[in-house]
Order: sequence, then structure tokens, then C-alpha cells
Amino acid sequence: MSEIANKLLEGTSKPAPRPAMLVLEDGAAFSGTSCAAEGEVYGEICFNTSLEGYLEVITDPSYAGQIITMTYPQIGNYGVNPDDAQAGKPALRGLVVRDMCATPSNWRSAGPLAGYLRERGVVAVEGVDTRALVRHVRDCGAQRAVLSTVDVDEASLLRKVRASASLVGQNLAATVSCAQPYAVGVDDLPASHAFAVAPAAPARHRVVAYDCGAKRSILHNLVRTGCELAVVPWDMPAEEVLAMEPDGVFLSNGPGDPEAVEGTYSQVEKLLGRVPVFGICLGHQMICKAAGAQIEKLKFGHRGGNHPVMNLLTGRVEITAQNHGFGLLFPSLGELVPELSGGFEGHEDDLRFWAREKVAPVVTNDRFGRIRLTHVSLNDGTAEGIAFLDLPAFSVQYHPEASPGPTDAHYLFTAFGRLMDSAVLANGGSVDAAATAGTPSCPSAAAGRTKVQSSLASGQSGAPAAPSLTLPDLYEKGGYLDIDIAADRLAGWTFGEQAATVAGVSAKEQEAVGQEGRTNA
Ligand SMILES: NC(=O)CC[C@H](N)C(=O)O
Repeated sequence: MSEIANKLLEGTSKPAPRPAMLVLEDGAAFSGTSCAAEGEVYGEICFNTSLEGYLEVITDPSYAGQIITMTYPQIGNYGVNPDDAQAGKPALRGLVVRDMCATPSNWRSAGPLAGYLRERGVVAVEGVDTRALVRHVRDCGAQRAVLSTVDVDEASLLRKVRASASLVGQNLAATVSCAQPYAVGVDDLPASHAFAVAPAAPARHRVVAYDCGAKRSILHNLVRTGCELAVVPWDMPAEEVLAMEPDGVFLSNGPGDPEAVEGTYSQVEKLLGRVPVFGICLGHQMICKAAGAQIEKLKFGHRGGNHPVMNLLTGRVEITAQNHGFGLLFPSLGELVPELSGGFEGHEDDLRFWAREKVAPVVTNDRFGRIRLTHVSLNDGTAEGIAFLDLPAFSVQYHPEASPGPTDAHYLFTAFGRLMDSAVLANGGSVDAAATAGTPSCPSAAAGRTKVQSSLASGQSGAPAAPSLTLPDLYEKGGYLDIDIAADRLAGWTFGEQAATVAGVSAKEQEAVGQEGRTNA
């Protein structure tokens, strides 16, 4: 064989395969070969349908306690760039793929995924018929699973998985939260991402972020839209948070069963109405729990990068990134208010009813007054977002930071800034209109915590037009959520980012692509 053929063979060959076995608690078994660390791990089997972004998925702390199946057939083909990791180390229990690529090719890659997983002790299997596995989970539901490279006897694994602990009832957020508070600001944004995003807006809000297993990209998006963050542990007492005098409180994503995270939602109960609050995913569930709502376990969860969600306030559909296995039962928040719900008196189980009627229904909650359903999943009619009408708080079940996924919902970070401004308005202060658009083109005069006196007219400084900001619009009618999603997304992300990343062009070439492609500069 020629030297080049030998080299190719060497580069693309995998070490002699060691068998691995995945067994679900209902007895379904899937064999494959080990492709990372050796061992035996237990967790809830779930699947993610994202076409790219496997490192972000693998390092998302919300996957603690779970074994993830990637439906995209080849994983690892663009290697690993540690700057894209969402946490210091992966929290998932195990990984299932069809094919683990041994020869990544990407100018940003620091090495192959298999090596990254092996070094961090993550057990992974390849060669599994992931289509059959995912169909099985869709039909039979989420369940306990065991993945082993040390015992491949089906009967023995079945016995062991049936004796293993369920994810339900476990407080996993406590296992991935930070031990001590820490700050995140502009200097913490990864330099290697600068090619893909516009510069951060000047810091103008101080925000306390509860870390229940926060993805870094969520914190980075908050910083980019003008927040200075004090990140605190999952159970920080509300009194201590309020003593820090924040402009707003953010509640992060996180793993496991929300019912078990009482240490957070019992604090949220004391924060709602005292300070503007924004929650994402587990953070949304914490707000719902604080309002006394019931949370259901979904049959197989939503995990992927193309979930359509309708914003009921604007009628616009966002393509969203999602990762959750539990969800709010909207009717459990309270009785409908017919005069604010298009005249309808009864609750509907399938919330797509409201999308068809073009109505954002409102309930009366025993604890916190009126709450509106703002977002609905068009895939299965479950709740995807709520906003409080009598106090400044809103939350979404899905992931506006994407990472990975489309950036349609980036406007929610901008909305949080506007909500914090609305609280200032409510207290008789004033805000700068360009700053409320949350774009990088904010004049530096808006920096710092001094609210600059100016007109509240829209469209200043070349920013995407902010609607005329009046209190009822911002606070009660949810005007802060009514943002042109295309303009806002482009304000945060240069137009050529996606294409240039895929093409693997240099940062310099990228700049040129970005500038040509931008429509709102
Ligand atoms: N990404 C998240 O925050 C997940 C929330 C919660 N653990 C769920 O599965 O529903």
C-alpha cells in the first residue's frame, strides 16, 4: 500500500472495539461498541435531535442524571473547542451515538470528541441503531437505563437497572450549582466567540443569577445585553439577594425534577413582586412552582434545535432550542379571566387552541394575581412561557440562548432589560429609549446605573425600533416582549456567522462576510 493510503488508514481506523450494552428498564436492549471511557452508568434515557452543537449538549449541566442519545448519525466530526463548553465538565451520565467520528476536521478544533470524553470519564457507546432506540423511547416513554462496557449480559443489566434510582424526586440542581458566588462581566466573554457576535452592550443592569446548573452561554447572553452578573448558589436566601440591591434576578436552567428544588422556588416566592425576575427552563419551572402550579413529567421530553413555539402576544413563530423533560400544567396556575382571554371561560388541555384563536389567555393566581400564557409549543400544545401582569416577571421553558440552535428567541434577553427598565418607570424613574432596545449601538451615556433622562420615542441611534414605551405596554400588556425578532437576532449575531463557521474561514475573512451580510448596521 502507498504511504498516503497507510496514513489514511491509520488516521481513520478505530481501536479494536470493546462491546458495550444499553438496557432500558422495560427490557429493551441495544448493543454497540465502547467509544470513550470504560465503565457502567445509570440514568434516564433521552434523545436530542440537534444537527450540530454536540459539545454544548454534552456539557449542558441540565443533562445531569441522563444518558443522551444523539439522533444525528455522526457525532464528533468537527472535534471539540473548549470555548464552546457550557460548563467546566460534562454532567451527563452517558452518551449514545450511531457513529463517533475519529477524524475531526475543523479550524477551531482542539482535538477529537472521543478523547475529550475519555479524559473526563464519560462512558459512550457507538454503533447503536439510534433510530430504533429513539422510536422505542417515543413509543414507550422516558425511563431508567444502564450503559455498560464492563458487563454486557442483558439479564444482569436488566436486574441492575430495575434496582437503580429514578431521576424523579432527586435534587440534581444542587449537584451542579456553584459552591460560592462569583461575578460574570464583559471580560469573561470568550475571545474566540468575538468573530461571531457583535460587541457587548454597555453594562447598565446589575443582576443576581441563581445558578441551578447555568449554561455559560445564558450568562454570556445576559452580559452581552447589558447585565453585570453576580452568580449565586441555587439556594441563596432571598433576603441576601435583595440585600445586594439588584436591578433584576435571573433563574437559570438546571437538571432533574423541579419538585425537588424547593430550596430555589421557596426563595423565588419571596422575590416575586420585589424585583424583576426572568427564568429559563428550570428557572421557568421555579417561577411556576413559586406560584403554586403543578408540573407534569412529559412522556419523552423536548430536546433539540428546531421546536416551533408561538409567541401568543405577537402571533410570531420562533424556531427554538429546547431541553426539558418536565413542563407547566397551565390550568393549574388559576381560573381563566374571560375578559382578558378572548371571552373564553374554560381551560383547554391542548394549548394550541390559543394559538388558533390568536388569544394569550390570562388566569388569576391565588398568590401573584394575573398571569398570562405567552408562548405555546406548536409540536404538542404544552406551555412554553408565561408573564405576570401585576408584577415584573416572565419566563420561558425553552432556550433563547440556543447553544446550540437558532437565535430567533434572543429577543428575550433584550426583553429582560426592558422589564428592568419598566420597573424603574414604575418607580417614577426614566430610561433611555435606545438603551431599552438592548443593542450594541447603545450610546455610552447609557452605561452605568444612572438612568438617562430622554424621550421614550423609538428608533434612536440606528437601533432596531423600540415601540413607544408606556407603562401599561411594558408591564401589563407585556409590550417588553413585543420585539422584532429578526432585527434583534441580527443585533446580537452577525449575519455571516453560521455560513462562515461551516465554511471554516478565518476570523478576518469572517469579519468581511459579517459586515457585508449585516442588514441593520
Ligand atoms: N434545561 C433545563 O433547565 C431542564 C429543566 C428540567 N430539569 C426538565 O427537565 O424539565
